[in-house]
Amino acid sequence: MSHPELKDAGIPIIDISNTSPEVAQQVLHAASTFGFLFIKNDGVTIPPKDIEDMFELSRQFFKSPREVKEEYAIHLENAGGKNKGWVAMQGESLDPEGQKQGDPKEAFNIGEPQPSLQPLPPPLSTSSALISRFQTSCHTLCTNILSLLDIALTTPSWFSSRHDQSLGPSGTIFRLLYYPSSSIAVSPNQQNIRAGAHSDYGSLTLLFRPPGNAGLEILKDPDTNAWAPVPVIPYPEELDSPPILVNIGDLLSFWTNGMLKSTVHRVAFEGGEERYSIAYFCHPRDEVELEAVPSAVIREFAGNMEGRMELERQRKRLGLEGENEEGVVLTAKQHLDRRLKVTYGLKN
Ligand SMILES: O=C(O)CCC(=O)C(=O)O
Ligand SMILES: [Fe+2]
Repeated sequence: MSHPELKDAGIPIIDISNTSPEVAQQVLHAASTFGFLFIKNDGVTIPPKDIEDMFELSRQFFKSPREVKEEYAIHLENAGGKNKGWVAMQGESLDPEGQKQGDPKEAFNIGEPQPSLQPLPPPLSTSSALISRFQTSCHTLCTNILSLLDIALTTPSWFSSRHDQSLGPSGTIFRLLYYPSSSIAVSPNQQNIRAGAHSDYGSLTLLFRPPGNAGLEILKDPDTNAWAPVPVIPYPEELDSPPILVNIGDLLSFWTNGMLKSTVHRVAFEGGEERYSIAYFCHPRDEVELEAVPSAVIREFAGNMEGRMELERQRKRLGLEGENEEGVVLTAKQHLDRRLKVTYGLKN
């Protein structure tokens, strides 16, 4: 089978500073065509200086001694409990069926800052103000995007209210990622992959990568296995600062009967230098039910063949393909727990 490499994923940059119906349609179009979109950084919602400072903090943290990181290992009570804390090299598999070993990367997961930020190791602990400010900024941007989707899908406040963190806890995770240089990470039986092929579990993901930091690829065509790179700065001459990459996750795809695409992506080696990225995985509140969305736009889409096939794929990803699961409505928390079990090989 051939594995064509496309030059560029062709993901559009959208300026959402004006929340008109036209802009909402642009967001819906990109989300349902690519499953990814770039948002022009307005310089205010997520200040570029905070992005730079977060990367500097992340570099310092991952350089700290292993013993310091181990005390805050993922899922430990000391690190804030399930899905919070430090993930060691090869500590998780994003593509458990396609990979023999875990991903050659480290990560640190931070839950939402309310009612209070989880316990953090140094140097993260001395920058808690920057971290919580960054989380809040990311959440504001996610809410703005969800509100635009509400406009385009004629579902006033439906998506945005389900992500209102003032109403209860959610599985939202702010994650620092570090991929060591490939001379350390590559082993002979490992494919040149830094993060295995996967789709994101939540509603929306915001992705930050420093300029020049290549490696992210999206699956353009599952039939031919064609991957396309996602540039960090698509049209450099037109922008003051890199745009923010947004990835539609499995829940938005499920909720919209597959109209919004939760596109499979991976991180490939690309030169092999060390690599840092930061992700904000936005999830709905824990008790939100994954039920049908009252939208005529979605109902119309669900009737066509493409919609039915996409929904089938989504049910499979959510582990709902079994006969006993027909008609079962999961809560966001139940769904996330199922996905984490597979990623980390947890027993319960
Ligand atoms: O590091 C990246 O650029 C992407 C990572 C990713 O897709 C993820 O952690 O879900
Ligand atoms: Fe991802």
